[in-house]
Amino acid sequence: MPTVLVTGGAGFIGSNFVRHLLATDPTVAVVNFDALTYAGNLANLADLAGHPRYTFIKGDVTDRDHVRAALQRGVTDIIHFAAESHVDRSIQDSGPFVRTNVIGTQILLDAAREFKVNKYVQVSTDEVYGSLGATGFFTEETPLHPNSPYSASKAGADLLVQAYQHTFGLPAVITRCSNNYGPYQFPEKLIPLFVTNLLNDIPVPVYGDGQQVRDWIHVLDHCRGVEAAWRNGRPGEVYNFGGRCEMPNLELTKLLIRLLGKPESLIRYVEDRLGHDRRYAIDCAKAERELGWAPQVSFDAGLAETIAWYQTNAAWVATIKNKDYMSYYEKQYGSKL
Ligand SMILES: Cc1cn([C@H]2C[C@H](O)[C@@H](COP(=O)(O)OP(=O)(O)O[C@H]3O[C@H](C)C(=O)[C@H](O)[C@H]3O)O2)c(=O)[nH]c1=O
Repeated sequence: MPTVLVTGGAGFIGSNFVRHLLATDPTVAVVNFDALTYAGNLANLADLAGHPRYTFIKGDVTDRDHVRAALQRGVTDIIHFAAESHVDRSIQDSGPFVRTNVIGTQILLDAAREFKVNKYVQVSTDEVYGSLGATGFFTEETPLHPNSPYSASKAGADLLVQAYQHTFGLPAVITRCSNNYGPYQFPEKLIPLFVTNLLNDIPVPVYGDGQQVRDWIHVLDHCRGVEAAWRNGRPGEVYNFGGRCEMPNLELTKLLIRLLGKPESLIRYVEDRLGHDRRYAIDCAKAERELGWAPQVSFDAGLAETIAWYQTNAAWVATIKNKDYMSYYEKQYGSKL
């Protein structure tokens, strides 16, 4: 039985991936290795408690001995989601990003070599390519030009993966995806933050002029892409994934306000993010051609379902938007809201 070590499986994308894989493939076992940092949450996988093919280990990818012990459980493959992921936090303090994203990846790569895994998948981001002007798309050939401490740490990790593949023949692939949305996303990211604020008539902070463009993809389309890259991706290759749904932040904000029946007076224009990337847009032709992958969830349907999920799961939100969270939030936005 393939036994996949999924790192970061208690986070947003990781937990959606674990659930997806176990539900769609009865021949696979999952070992979820997650440090349960502020963004990791076992409640995201409460429905898997007692699942016969699922094991959880609380562990940090920067802990070499613990990683090695986890691999000794018959792990055949590694899919590496665990990362510090929030750009604003990386601007406040880049240390955890370098530790987890760069050093954690190096430790995992060493373990992948030692235990001779069949496939290693590095889950990365389109932010490693930097920022686009009004036209053009990132392809897998676009040179890396990370602009934030977060994206620099992810680019560093990607380069290590490529070096291990080239030097040691590690069977590794890299996936790079655009902005995800969907259930279980930590409410510091734009969509869950704005939805959960608006539901409670709390203002929403739009950075700068709000004309920055992001390409939105439903998390399950991303999960299907990572799975396809794991099964059929060629070692040494990079695969881009995106939702073919570019939208300026302000337009998205107004759409959320409309869908929730709230007034636009809840918009607050706040100071721009330092070094804010203007536009991400991603070309996924290679994944479509080589992996037979294509996004399946329309933005309209995905967003409606996502909003409904946050409405239904108010208790999940309330345990996160607690005192600790609010002190981060106030530090971030101060009296601007
Ligand atoms: C939280 C927040 C964000 N924004 C703006 C900043 C961005 O232009 C856009 C989305 O921001 P968010 O922080 O949700 O996501 P990105 O900075 O684009 O990065 C995200 O998508 C990539 C692919 C990853 O790899 C990151 O891990 C992931 O966090 O909305 C605001 O205007 N106000 C806010 O309060």
